[in-house]
Amino acid sequence: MTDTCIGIIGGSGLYQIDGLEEATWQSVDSPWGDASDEILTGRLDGVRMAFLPRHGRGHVQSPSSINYRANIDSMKRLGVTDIFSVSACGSFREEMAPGDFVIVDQFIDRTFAREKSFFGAGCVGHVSVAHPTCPRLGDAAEAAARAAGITTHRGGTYLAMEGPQFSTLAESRLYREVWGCDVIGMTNMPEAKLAREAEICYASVAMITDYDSWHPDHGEVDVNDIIRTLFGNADKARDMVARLPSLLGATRDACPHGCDRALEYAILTQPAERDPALVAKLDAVAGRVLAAAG
Ligand SMILES: CSC[C@H]1O[C@H](OP(=O)(O)O)[C@H](O)[C@@H]1O
Ligand SMILES: Nc1ncnc2[nH]cnc12
Repeated sequence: MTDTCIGIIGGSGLYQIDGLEEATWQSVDSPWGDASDEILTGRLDGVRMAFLPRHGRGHVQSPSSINYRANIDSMKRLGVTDIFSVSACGSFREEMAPGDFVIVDQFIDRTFAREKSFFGAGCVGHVSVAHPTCPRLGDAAEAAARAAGITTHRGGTYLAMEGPQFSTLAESRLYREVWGCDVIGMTNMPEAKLAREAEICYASVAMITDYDSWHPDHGEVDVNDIIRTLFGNADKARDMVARLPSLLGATRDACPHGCDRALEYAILTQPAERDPALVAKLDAVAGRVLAAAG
């Protein structure tokens, strides 16, 4: 048994959460650079919580300028065991309507201008992301969202695009009709991959704000419409988040899906050949396995 620490990464429209006891904005020193903002830590129903606004307070980071490695590393340094990512998304499905939440379970990663791994030359590591989200956290997110009265869809494929421009009509149709994607956003990759490398369970909750540009009755996606939907969504998201601690509890067993042991056989570089500088930067993310190797 270890202590649970729930990390919330808040996307567009979700820049703070309410009701934390002992709430403090903490700055975390990370060897991977600056996180998007300080992290709000505290307790909710006796469970440790850590909230990070993905774009920073005041929405200063774009999807491509976010330092995803620093964000995940900082959460790991604070002891976060379970991350719920909450994101504004476009929908490719009529029935996944603006205002609904989708518990995402798969991704197609079309991003290309981001650092995507903690590993590299001098310490090569390969983790599986065949199942990039944790079903245990998916269960909690679904239960919390339904209890908050939110129309919730379980399961969906998230197309991660680079942005910042929205998709062309041809891209929107390709993702929907040919690739079978359900929602689209700009931030959950490489976030989900990095959480797996850091052995943190990860769930993604898509708050639907629009129908992207494919829907014949809705015209093209527009930030004004998105913002309007976002305000309602953010209140729902805060209600959902408030219900998570009592569902997960203050202590946890090992993840039944193995998310917290993802690095067990991942690192290929022989101990004698490892770059000491990179190994030092990996102290939080991979310290569990690197320290054991000596
Ligand atoms: C506000 S429209 C586009 C913007 O919203 C999403 O952000 P997040 O995933 O952090 O909620 C999308 O990915 C874009 O960054
Ligand atoms: N249609 C869309 N495409 C990409 N990111 C989004 N975030 C919210 N709506 C989006």
